[in-house]
Amino acid sequence: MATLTPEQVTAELAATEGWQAADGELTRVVTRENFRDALLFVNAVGYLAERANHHPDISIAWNKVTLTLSTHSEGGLTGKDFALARLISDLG
Ligand SMILES: C[C@H](O)[C@H](O)[C@H]1CNC2=NC(N)=NC(=O)C2=N1
Repeated sequence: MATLTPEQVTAELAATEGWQAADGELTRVVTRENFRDALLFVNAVGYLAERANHHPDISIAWNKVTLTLSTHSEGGLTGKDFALARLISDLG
């Protein structure tokens, strides 16, 4: 899957709530009540990632989860990143 053009990235972003694009990556920071809820959220993300065979970089800082999506094999953003981002956004 080829990387998206800047115009395609802009169009996809408009349909992908809560994510920011920069330097070939999509990023979203999610804040939960506490570490436990952050961990439960990350497990749901992990399920979606495994199902899609596409995996975000994930960091947890107590109740703050930072997700970064990029298609490593292509060296940038593809439709796979936006598709997974939207599934993650649907988790709420
Ligand atoms: C073999 C396997 O399909 C690949 O390694 C997948 C797995 N998950 C992946 N995740 C992401 N974000 N980028 C990839 O290029 C990628 N490649």
